[in-house]
Amino acid sequence: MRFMELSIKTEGLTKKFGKLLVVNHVNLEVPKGHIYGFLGPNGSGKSTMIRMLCGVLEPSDGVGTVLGFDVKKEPESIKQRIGYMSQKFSLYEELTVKENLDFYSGIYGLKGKNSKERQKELIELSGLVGRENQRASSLSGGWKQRLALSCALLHKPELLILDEPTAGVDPVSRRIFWDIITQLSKEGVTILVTTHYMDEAELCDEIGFIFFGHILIKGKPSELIEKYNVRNLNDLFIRLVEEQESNPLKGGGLEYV
Ligand SMILES: Nc1ncnc2c1ncn2[C@@H]1O[C@H](COP(=O)(O)OP(=O)(O)OP(=O)(O)O)[C@@H](O)[C@H]1O
Repeated sequence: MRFMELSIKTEGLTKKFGKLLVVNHVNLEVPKGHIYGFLGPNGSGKSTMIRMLCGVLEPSDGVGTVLGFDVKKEPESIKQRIGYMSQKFSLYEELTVKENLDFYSGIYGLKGKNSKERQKELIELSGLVGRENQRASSLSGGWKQRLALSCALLHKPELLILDEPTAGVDPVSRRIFWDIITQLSKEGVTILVTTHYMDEAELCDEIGFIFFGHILIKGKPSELIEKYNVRNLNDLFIRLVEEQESNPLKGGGLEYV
C-alpha cells in the first residue's frame, strides 16, 4: 500500500457518545480510485464512521486523513472536496431535473459555461437526457436517485461517499447505478459505499465488515470468499454475525467504556 496514493487513511479512529463506544479504533486505508464497501448490521457504526470522514463529526480519538486533509483540523477542506449522498437524498420535488441541477450548481459556486457543461456531462452520465424539463416529483425512485447522484457530482469530487444509496430501489435501477459508480471509479474517483446488498458488495474492490464498532475482517471479496471457504458474501456475513452474537465475551452489542 506504501506506493499507492491513499484517499482515506485512519489509525485508531474512535467515536464515543457519552460512555457508548460506537466506532472502536478503526484502521482504514482506501487507495485512490478504489470502491470500498462498508458492510455490517444495523447500528454497527457505519454512518458514524462516515460522518467523521466527511468532517461533520469530531472523532473522540485516533487520527485520519481524507484526500490528505486532517479530519480533526481541516474538516472544511474535506467538505469542499467530497461528494455525499445517502438514502434520504434531498431533491426539490417541485423543481425540474434541470432546475435541481441549477440549484446545486449555485451551492457549489459553479457559474456560466462551467455549470452548463458540467450539467450536460452529468445528464448524459446518468441517462437523464430528454428528462431535463420533467419535475423531480414525477420521476421514479431510480431516476430520482440518479439525479441526486448527479447533484452530488457537480463539483467533480475526488471522493464520493454513499450511505446506503440504493436502499429501496428496484434491481434494474440498482444495476444502472452501479454501472455509473464503476465508471466513476475507472475515471479515478474514489468511492466509499455502505450497503446491505451483498451482490453490490461483490462489485467492490475491497470490503470491510464492521460489527459494533470494530472492523472484523477486510479484503477483496473474492479472496475473502476463498479464505473463509464460503459460497458467497451473504454466507460469510451471516456466519460472522452468528459467531459474534454467540461469543459471550463480545456479547453482540456496542461496548461501554
Ligand atoms: N448522535 C448520537 N448520539 C448518541 N448515539 C448515537 C448518535 N449517533 C449514532 N448513535 C448510536 O450509534 C450506534 C451506531 O449508529 P450508526 O448510525 O453509526 O450505525 P449504522 O451501522 O450506520 O446503522 P444502519 O445500518 O442502521 O444505518 C447506534 O447505536 C446509534 O443509536
